[in-house]
Amino acid sequence: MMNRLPSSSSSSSSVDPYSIFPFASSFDNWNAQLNYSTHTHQGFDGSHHHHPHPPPPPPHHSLAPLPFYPPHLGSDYFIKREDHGNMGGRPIGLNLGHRTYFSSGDGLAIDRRLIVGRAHHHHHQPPRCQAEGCKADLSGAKHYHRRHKVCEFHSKAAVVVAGGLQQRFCQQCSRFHVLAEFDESKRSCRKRLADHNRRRRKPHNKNSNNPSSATDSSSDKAKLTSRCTSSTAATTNNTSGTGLDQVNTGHVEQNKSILFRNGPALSLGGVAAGSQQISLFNNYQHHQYLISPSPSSSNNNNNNNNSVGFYHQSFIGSTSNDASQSHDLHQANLLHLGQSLFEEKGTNGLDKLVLRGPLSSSAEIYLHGGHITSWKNNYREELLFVSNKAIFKPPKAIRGGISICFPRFGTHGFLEQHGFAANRTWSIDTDPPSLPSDSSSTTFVDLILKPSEGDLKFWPHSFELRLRITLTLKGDLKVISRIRNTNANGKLFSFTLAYYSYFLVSDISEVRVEGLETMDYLDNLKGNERFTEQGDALTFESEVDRIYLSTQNRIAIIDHQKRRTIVLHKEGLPDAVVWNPWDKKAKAITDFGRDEYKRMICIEGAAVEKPITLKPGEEWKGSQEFFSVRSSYNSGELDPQKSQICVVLTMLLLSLIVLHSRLSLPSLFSSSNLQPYSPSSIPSTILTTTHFDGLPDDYRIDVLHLVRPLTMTTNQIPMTICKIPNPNLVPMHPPSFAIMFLEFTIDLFVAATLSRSRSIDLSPPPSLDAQCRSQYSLPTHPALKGAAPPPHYPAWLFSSSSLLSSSSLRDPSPLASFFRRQDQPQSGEIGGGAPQKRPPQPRDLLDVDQAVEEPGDGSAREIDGGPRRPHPNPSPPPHPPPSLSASEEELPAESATPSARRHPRRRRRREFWGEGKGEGRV
Ligand SMILES: O=P(O)(O)OC[C@H]1O[C@@H](O)[C@H](O)[C@@H](O)[C@@H]1O
Repeated sequence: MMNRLPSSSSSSSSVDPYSIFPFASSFDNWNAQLNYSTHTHQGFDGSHHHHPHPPPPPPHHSLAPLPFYPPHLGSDYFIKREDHGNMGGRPIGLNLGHRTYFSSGDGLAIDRRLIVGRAHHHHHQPPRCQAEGCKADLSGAKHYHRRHKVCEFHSKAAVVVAGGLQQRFCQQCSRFHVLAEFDESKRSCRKRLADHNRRRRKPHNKNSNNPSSATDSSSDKAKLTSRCTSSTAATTNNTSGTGLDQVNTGHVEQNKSILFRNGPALSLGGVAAGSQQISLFNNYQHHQYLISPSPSSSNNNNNNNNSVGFYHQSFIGSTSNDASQSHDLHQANLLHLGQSLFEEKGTNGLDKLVLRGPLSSSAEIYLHGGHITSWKNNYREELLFVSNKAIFKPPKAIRGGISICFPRFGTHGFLEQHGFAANRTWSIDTDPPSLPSDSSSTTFVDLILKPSEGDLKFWPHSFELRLRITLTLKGDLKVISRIRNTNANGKLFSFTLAYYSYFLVSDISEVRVEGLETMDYLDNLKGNERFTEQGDALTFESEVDRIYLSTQNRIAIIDHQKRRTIVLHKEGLPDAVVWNPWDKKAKAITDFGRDEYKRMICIEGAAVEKPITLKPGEEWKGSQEFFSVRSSYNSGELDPQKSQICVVLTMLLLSLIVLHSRLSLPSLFSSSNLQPYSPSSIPSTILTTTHFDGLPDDYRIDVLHLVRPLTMTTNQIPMTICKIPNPNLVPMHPPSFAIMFLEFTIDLFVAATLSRSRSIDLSPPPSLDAQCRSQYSLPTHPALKGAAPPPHYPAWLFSSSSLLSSSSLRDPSPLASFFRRQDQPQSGEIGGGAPQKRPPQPRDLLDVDQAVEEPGDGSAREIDGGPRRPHPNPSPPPHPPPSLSASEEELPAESATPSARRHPRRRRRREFWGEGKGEGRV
């Protein structure tokens, strides 16, 4: 359902149906553009070949959005062979369809390389693409791709992880650069583009006698030659190495220095490319930083962060080599935008890694203990508790955050309490065994712990404990642990383990923990006696120290005061520990503040009751995912059965509302304190008209699920939208919910389609002030202009909390102002007069039944006091084909002002935010 595609006008079968623009067929022409300014070409025999100017570059396609090319891996990916492997002494050139061009670079160097390459032809592996995880065999590919070790797909991808860095293939330099070297979605690096533009600006007067111009031209040529030489030299160096690692070594060094300069910028701006989604993210992130410019997240602990530098390492990126996962890999590469990993010095100079997600999420990890001391979601809310008295001094474990209790949870023999994993210094795992790729995982780091000699004295087993810490697109935190028995003596070992996790809460007395009801537990405060949980949720009024046994996978910490729920999803960890020391125990813990027990709760996915046993060579894997859900997270939603009942009840309620009470959605909003899209306020179908400058556009919106699934935040409601071509509804007030509703949904649909993402959360955080929120807008995707989209738009709705600040939730009046009944009678005219003079029109959202029950006798009828225009034809046409973009393209001259025709979207935004009218602003 999610992947209904815009119908492409291209009939080329070679073009990916997901791509809006059929770039693939014109790839050669991209290369033509690449060499357009190169006049003199040097052959491999060292001679100079003078070519006439190549044909002019092809019509320039907009680079934004860059098409999403699914990988065509397999034997038929590159079927075009240029030389069938037989050079025959012929110089190798770049085949641009009708002619072949030769590099102006160091021909001899390349020649040498080729000779060496031929000599060792049978010993070398077939050339492969430099992109990490790309398995495309280039032996049958074009020379260009073989020479530069990049497959066609990755030569055009917006972002590629190569050498552990996010890079893009520069079509001018024919090599990868880090993203910071590109402007937005450009495919040529900034430097080369600047040169290119400067050359183009210069008047090309062949007969000019102006000596300075001749000098310029020759110096340009010299520059060009030197650039080409250095580029080729780099290629030569790279390819003469032993492997791809070496290929990128130079780049890594180069990139390090770039990142030193541009570190924060890389993280801040990311790159607007790949899909609209990406640029949306960047907008989002940018605003985030406008509000909170501090790049480093200061935790609730007393860290003294001394940033020492920023760099990307080869340990970041996907590790999967499985061809079957290549699709996800490409996807992941696309979504790697904006991610970054920084190394900093944390408290007491300890090494700390800062992981940044593509939006605003972040995590901080100390190598000491492999300890996650901070996790911020996309709203930049800190979710982990770290004690103000935490001691950052090895081997003492840090009090708070998330660490791993291994090889024992609790006390055991000579081992330290909770094992030693949190007391040791971990390393970055630069070569972790692959994990199935996860397209929603965007940023991760791999850590590893192996036992020291000293550890073996207490626990005589060799092991590898790996952690992959991931920040997903949605800002969720995922921690995957893998433990391998590496005993060389053939001995198996057993261990218990817990994800020792401290969560930040507003007030422990106000917190409920759900997901543990009816479970058996061992009560550590009562000699580990076994009990059964009786309550329908866990609440706290004294010390708690329990191990719940064989629990369900999901546990929720519901914090009413913070209006958020933290959900834990554990895999491979049957048990769950719940701990709060309360006041007395808190005083006894030296690295814990007296009152800090009020602000924390430990919920730990664990394997305690039944220790896990591993034979030598065996590996165990477990994981815990943490995500936060904002606001009105109904506790019943945790239970799928309750959730279904809730759906049924909500449907019934809505049917009653829609069919019998004749209450409109707006009046529902204005008369209650409901969130607009909370389950009980959504009708299954909404007809809505957006009306700009007298031009009504009607849409039908089908809400697919009335109760938000657990994985969705309150403001994500799946729905379909279709445009109704022949409007039968009354024109409505422009500053409407519906406008944003539609704009967001349509844009997000496009973004989601292009990126094949299933859910994107782009709702601006409530902390944004009104002005910033008004800036927060999702631009219309250019694809909408040309393409004819399908009649239905599966998408996500982002609404309620984007518009409603917490204060407006308490006071419904700002929301009600969106739907306020207008006192003035409606003119009944469509598009009459200047926009500001047009009488305000009532309401934006209607339910279906109201719409079809409008009297058809031409008389206006009032519902909730709002005047309405009569319906000539009460039933809307079932399926609406025209493009949604039509709302902008079709403005009739007589009904729109010139400025509105020029800037319809700007105008809509102004109207939506009530600028100049003093209304509609939340
Ligand atoms: O002080 P430590 O070693 O961090 O342990 C604190 C608590 O950690 C919890 O996980 C245990 O359930 C408690 O029994 C223990 O007291």
